Amino acid sequence: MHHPFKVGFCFPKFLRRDKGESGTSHGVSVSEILAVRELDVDSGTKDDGRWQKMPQKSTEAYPYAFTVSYVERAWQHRWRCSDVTFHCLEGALCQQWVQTIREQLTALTSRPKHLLVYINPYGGKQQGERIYEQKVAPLFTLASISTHVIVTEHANHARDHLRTEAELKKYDGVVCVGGDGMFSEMVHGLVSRTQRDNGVDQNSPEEKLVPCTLRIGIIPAGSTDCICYATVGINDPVTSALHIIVGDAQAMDVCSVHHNNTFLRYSVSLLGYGFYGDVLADSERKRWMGPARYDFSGFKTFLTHHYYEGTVSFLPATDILGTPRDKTRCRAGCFICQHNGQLYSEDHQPLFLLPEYKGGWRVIRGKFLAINAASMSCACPRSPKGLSPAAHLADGTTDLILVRKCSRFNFLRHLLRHTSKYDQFDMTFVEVHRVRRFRFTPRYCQSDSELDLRENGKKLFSQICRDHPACSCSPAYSSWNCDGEILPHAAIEVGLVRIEGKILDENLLQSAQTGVKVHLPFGQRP
Ligand SMILES: CCCCCCCCCCCCC/C=C/[C@@H](O)[C@H](COP(=O)(O)O)NC(=O)CCCCC
Ligand SMILES: Nc1ncnc2c1ncn2[C@@H]1O[C@H](COP(=O)(O)OP(=O)(O)O)[C@@H](O)[C@H]1O
Ligand SMILES: [Ca+2]
Repeated sequence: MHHPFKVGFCFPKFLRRDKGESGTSHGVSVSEILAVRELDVDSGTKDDGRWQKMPQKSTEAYPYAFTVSYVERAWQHRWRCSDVTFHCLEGALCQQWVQTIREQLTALTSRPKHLLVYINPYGGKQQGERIYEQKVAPLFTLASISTHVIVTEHANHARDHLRTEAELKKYDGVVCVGGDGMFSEMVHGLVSRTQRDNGVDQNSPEEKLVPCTLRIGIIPAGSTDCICYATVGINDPVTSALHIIVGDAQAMDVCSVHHNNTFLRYSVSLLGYGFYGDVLADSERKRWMGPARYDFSGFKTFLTHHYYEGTVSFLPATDILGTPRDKTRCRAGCFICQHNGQLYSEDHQPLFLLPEYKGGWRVIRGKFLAINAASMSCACPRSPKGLSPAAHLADGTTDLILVRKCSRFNFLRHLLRHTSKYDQFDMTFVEVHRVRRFRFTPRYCQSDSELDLRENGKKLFSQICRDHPACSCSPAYSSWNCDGEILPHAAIEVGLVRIEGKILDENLLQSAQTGVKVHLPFGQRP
């Protein structure tokens, strides 16, 4: 269908022959054209060498032709590259069309021309290189995008290369082929580089960061692929490559995680203590199992049924549009994200400036099976609606989900609801808050020696139940699962990253997107 609001081409004077139709018109929006090339009808080849068999009669009648490759929307958010070939009588007219389309494509400034690509060969089912070579590289070539490809040799290779060596000026964007861990490496590399270049200290939780100018594209080749799935709606390498080519972009919230005023990490999807921390810690030792390690460790962790004691303090986001219990979902062109989550008064003042909206910190003590902060829905193939289905990609908040100690049966009901239409928050032992900041303090302080042991990945004997050292009840600490990376510190402070130029009031925490942009918005583009 031709979209009424988009500049597009209709080809009524041409004879379309690719599907045996004659005299039909075909509308393609310029923003969704990937490439155009002239067809050498006489020799039966296109200029990229691919064959197209033409009936003799039509080549005589219509000796000139060109082919347009464009985005075709398939099922369930999937995009495909389709070709349509147009034939006509006059060579000059044909060339005019090709030239005009090329000019229109060149004028699309949001499209990348040069990309830096990092492939994690060990992510997911270890298919990253094959996926890139077979499914993605041909599309980038078709769209005349030049690439510099680096296959990583060790963990943090991409992060360190981005932080110190990469000549970022040469590129319009960086692309990672891998899972959430690889995306996290991109974010850390780019954000750190930008702050270092601008003299900003990441260790201060209150420091305003300078936004990154480069976008990050994700080609899913990991185990959970939650960041890709939650932004695009599917974890499909071809769909992601096409979104990158057409220059789609989506801003994302980024949380910074600190411990004692020391910066630990950024998080864009899940920060999970208890269940998801324990699943990750156990699954890291079973990487050889591939993505199935999460099912194995998930089941094992469910059976152990450990709970953790501590205090959660949080600053509710009282001045925003939307709640975690909304039935609406964050999609491309989301109204809430366009306004950075901000609610305005009738005279267009941001509500958080009004006294009645100045919320205070809340404190909850207890025994928790899980403490999760979802800065986006965290939808993934295991849970298509995600940990917090109504969370927004770029509203400056994170959804804090507290699952208190309950029976195994009830916890299983809660987990299973992530995979069905039922509300996982509608349970007496679960609460969810949309927050700007939060802190967690475990009931027992972690000693430095315990932290050292955890950081070095050694098994901890001291973490077994402090009250009853001889029993097998819950350990004193879990770890944090930070976008799939383990954080050994139990006590953390988390806040939405603040971006220079987006702060509305110096004295109040008004969070904003980091300026980290991923390609690929979810659903139909506006
Ligand atoms: C008994 C039925 C249990 C069903 C539970 C379903 C709930 C699944 C929610 C999953 C949320 C995932 C949030 C994303 C986390 C990723 O960042 C992280 C790393 O991903 P990757 O780098 O691609 O490997 N993945 C995980 O922590 C896996 C969690 C799986 C839990 C079963
Ligand atoms: N060449 C490499 N060898 C080993 N580990 C790597 C390599 N490149 C990246 N990594 C690390 O692999 C981890 C998992 O990567 P990811 O792409 O998220 O896959 P998965 O989704 O399977 O966890 C990340 O922590 C990343 O830092
Ligand atoms: Ca958010």
